[in-house]
Amino acid sequence: MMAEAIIELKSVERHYVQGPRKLTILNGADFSLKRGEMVALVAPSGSGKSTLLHTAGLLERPDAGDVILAGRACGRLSDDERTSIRRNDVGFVYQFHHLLPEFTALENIMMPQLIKGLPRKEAAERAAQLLDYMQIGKRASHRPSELSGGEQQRVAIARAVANAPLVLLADEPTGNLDPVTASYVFDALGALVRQSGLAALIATHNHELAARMDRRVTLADGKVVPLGSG
Ligand SMILES: Nc1ncnc2c1ncn2[C@@H]1O[C@H](COP(=O)(O)OP(=O)(O)OP(=O)(O)O)[C@@H](O)[C@H]1O
Repeated sequence: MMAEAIIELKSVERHYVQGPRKLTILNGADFSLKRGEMVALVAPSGSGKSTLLHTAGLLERPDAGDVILAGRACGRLSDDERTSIRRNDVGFVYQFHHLLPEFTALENIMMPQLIKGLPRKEAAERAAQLLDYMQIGKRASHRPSELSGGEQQRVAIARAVANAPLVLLADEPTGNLDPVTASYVFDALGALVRQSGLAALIATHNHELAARMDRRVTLADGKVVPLGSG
């Protein structure tokens, strides 16, 4: 049985206008992710990875085509509607953690839930659970500056999934870590994706990590195409 796509990009176009020039970054990009699927996006710098992730995550609007999230066409929704869908259904992880420095690990993970309006107690319980799941339960009361790079990224990942999104989009989530730490953080991320039935698109330059995902894609002439096989 074919699993249903959680997110679909259909003939997506993205252009930037720079003075007299029009740069075409995505040019009829088609792509979809199923529940529980982890896909690596491996493409050279400047090829449009961030543009693809931001468009898929409803941070940027496609100039043509559409982004379908859980069956809902989102490309032409208002900014407010897209913000609301993004808050509930999309999690982002970046190369640098962007954790709030004055808050503890636990509080950082609680934040998106509090913004969504969940009661403090519930948010704290979920945050503690996620910290345990990421195997850093003992670091709950540490501030970001009191955590290692790998621990900071684990907190950032936990924060990204705190509101149980449908899709996780990650831009070089282990790019700032040494290879051994990167591998451990990736293991934790993978376990979380499989356990929660999320769908994840992970941009990475790390071929070893890419090889451990379900599929690998790249960008060529503004389209998403499979990268090798196996
Ligand atoms: N707001 C913008 N205005 C004009 N050009 C832009 C804008 N944003 C991105 N670009 C250009 O679009 C191209 C793709 O950018 P993007 O950030 O998506 O690439 P990337 O593959 O993520 O690169 P990297 O791996 O270096 O982050 C680049 O050539 C970039 O210069």
